[in-house]
Amino acid sequence: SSSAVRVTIKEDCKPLLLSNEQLTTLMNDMDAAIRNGLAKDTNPSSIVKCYVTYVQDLPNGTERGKFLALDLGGTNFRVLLIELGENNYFHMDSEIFKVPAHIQTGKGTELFDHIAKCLAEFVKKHNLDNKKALPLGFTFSFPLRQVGLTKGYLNSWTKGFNCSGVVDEDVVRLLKEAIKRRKDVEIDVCGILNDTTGTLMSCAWKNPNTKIGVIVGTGCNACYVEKVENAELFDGDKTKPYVIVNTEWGAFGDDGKLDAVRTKYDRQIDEDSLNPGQQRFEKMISGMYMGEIVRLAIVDLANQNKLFEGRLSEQMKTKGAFGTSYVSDIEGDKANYKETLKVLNEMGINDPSLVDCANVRYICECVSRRSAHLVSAGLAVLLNKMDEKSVTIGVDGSVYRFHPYFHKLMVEKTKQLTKSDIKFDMMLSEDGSGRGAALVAAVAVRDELPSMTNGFSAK
Ligand SMILES: Nc1ncnc2c1ncn2[C@@H]1O[C@H](COP(=O)(O)OP(=O)(O)O)[C@@H](O)[C@H]1O
Repeated sequence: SSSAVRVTIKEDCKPLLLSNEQLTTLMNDMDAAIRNGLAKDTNPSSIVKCYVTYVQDLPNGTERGKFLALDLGGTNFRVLLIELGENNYFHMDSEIFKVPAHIQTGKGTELFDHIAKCLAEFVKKHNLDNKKALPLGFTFSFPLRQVGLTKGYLNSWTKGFNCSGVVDEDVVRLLKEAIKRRKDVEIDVCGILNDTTGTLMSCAWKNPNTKIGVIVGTGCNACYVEKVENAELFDGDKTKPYVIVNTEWGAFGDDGKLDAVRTKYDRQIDEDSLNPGQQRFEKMISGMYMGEIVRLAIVDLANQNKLFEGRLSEQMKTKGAFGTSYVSDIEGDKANYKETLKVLNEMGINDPSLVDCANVRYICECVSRRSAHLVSAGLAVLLNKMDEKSVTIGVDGSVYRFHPYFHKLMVEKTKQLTKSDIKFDMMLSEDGSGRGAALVAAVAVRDELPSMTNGFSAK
């Protein structure tokens, strides 16, 4: 029980606890940053970019047919075939392809040739009738400046990718050209989107009330349904009332707005990262960093003789060695610290005391609770700004999915921070990046060709 946690550890962890007052201050700043991102004059200097997606129509359940999807920018590169039918019928075949390291950091044309090759292999293997062009949705989870549903310029590479000749280029054009070079498949690229939009779309297909999509996985980001009149940079169909805005809120705080709540561990994480000074909100939240924050706290406290009688292992001193899944394991312990002992043993800490276990668990709780509360603050900003009386929030990502209390923590805190007349619920969006891409393609086909809503058929 938490009574076993040493008083001094509680004292040391205090900077990790955020009061509602602190969260409210943060919300005001986030709200201002989002408004800056939306407005034409302030967008260029805004930290939160609020990219307009050009996705204006949510699925309405009448989408039918088979659609291809590409998913690049998560943990894996995947090609998918998705079939939508009557009564929420959904079927998906997918294949994971490797993107070798030399391609991840090589020439852009080689990356897109590789993607087109995987696509062609997949189409052949699945015997798809390719007499008419196959509709495809492309989930491309990197910051993208879109000027249309099928036109978007890469702002910068992230997550280990760095191919030449792609930044500031239209990614859809690069994909189409690579497909053309092969001459063996006919593909109609119907839309490009990121994983948050995919998450929103895939939830909306089941639940039309979905108006926010959020990811807590390797990174953290959110998108929401905004009024067209508020998205000043939107240059599409202004007769339609709404458009999805991809906030890219992970960059919140890069101008110093989070400095009051960042701890010494957060500063160290940032300094030691591949992108110092960037994505500071994300670095306090997502799976790529949460375990490392816990590890830094453990090392710091052990060095002060407050844990393990001051003894540390090489493993525990190794950057990145404490994965975020350990946080879930430790907090999922039912009794007797069985999982905690297992994790600590795997980390090379032998014979920790039960007080050590209680303390390590307490550190994990502080870090994961803070993460959930920061996401909640962001969601409350969006809910209050939209001011819709009832909203479903689609959530994806391994942190939300596997952490034992993340959902509960998020619901609780979001409720406290949201106007009292707004009702919301949160649901897991399974495989938003795959399904969502197909749904964007399906909706585009549905709207453009009302007489031909069937996509294409398999032999
Ligand atoms: N059981 C778990 N509990 C919490 N976080 C996890 C767990 N398993 C994996 N993660 C974290 O989730 C991140 C991967 O997120 P995921 O949603 O699977 O993929 P991506 O965001 O790349 O599409 C990694 O940073 C990993 O540390």
